[in-house]
Amino acid sequence: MFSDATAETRSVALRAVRAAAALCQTVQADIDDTVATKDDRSPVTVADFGSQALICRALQQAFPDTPVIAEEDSAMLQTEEQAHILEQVVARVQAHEPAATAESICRWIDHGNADRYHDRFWTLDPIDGTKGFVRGDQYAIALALVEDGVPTVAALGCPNLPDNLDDPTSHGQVFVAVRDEGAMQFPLSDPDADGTPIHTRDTAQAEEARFCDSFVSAHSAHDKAKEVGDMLGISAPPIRMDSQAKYAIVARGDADIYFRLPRPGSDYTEKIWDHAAGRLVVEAAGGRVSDMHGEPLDFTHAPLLSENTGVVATSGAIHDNVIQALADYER
Ligand SMILES: Nc1ncnc2c1ncn2[C@@H]1O[C@H](COP(=O)(O)O)[C@@H](OP(=O)(O)O)[C@H]1O
Ligand SMILES: [Mg+2]
Ligand SMILES: [Mg+2]
Ligand SMILES: [Mg+2]
Repeated sequence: MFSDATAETRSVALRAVRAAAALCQTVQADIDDTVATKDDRSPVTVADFGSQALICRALQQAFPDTPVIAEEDSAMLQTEEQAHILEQVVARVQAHEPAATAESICRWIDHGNADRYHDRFWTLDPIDGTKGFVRGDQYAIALALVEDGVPTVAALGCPNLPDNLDDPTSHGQVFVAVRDEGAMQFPLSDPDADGTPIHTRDTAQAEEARFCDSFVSAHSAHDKAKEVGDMLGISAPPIRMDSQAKYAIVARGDADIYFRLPRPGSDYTEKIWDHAAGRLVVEAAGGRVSDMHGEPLDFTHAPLLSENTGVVATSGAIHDNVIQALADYER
């Protein structure tokens, strides 16, 4: 399905995300005492730092000249107060990179601290949905290559996502997408397994849609999504889920719409790493992604999506209807 042009990029990204997912799974199995609080009061864990260290290390080795814009940095790890977190990060990363030291790990993490737009860069969320991760729910490892402002290659690991939402027993997928070429899912449990192509649902009538939004109500206006869903005639209850796993379930047809609508009075600006990989996975699978006004997501103001308000992803054919309903709602 994928052309040879992106073979090395895809394989480095896929391998790095698989290693990071394995690290996250071992930390999540034993989550106590691995969580710290950032200056903005949001949680960060040993696994966020470990995942960023492993992926940035792999990217730096394979593509030394391509900047990386990632969520975390090593500053708080280097404080005395968080020495116990650094110690655990070192132990977790050494399981994958035996020669790693505290110094090299902090350097790898900070390889992800390019802070402005470039014509070609990687963007990484080492754990998206940290609150879900800590709760034992959904989270994602989200990596995308952005070229000329558009995501072109993505690897999105979803270690807790069931293969089938109605059967939570088997889970763990990594989604790989290439712009204009398609999207596939690979089981995380078997690195040798072939991928399966994924497609959005061919829902033509909005009332048949299922929509998803954030589990955390502070991240997205639940009541607004529900009311717009009502206007569209949607009767199915919303799927509330953490992380870019929401993009993945739209991409493979478990849901038709992902609403991320700002709460009234919110001055939060969305970050590129929360959307770059997910957007590409949905678009390559046949869906559409825009902000809530129908404008394309603009990654040229990295690290912020400062030109956009909210995000809407859909299975495709219903996108214009959904954007129209949002405009009618706002009126
Ligand atoms: N007030 C807010 N509004 C919208 N998104 C927010 C927010 N505060 C934090 N976030 C973002 O919401 C992401 C999680 O999204 P979701 O609710 O879909 O799981 C967080 O990613 P991290 O968990 O990587 O920090 C964070 O970037
Ligand atoms: Mg995030
Ligand atoms: Mg994160
Ligand atoms: Mg965070």
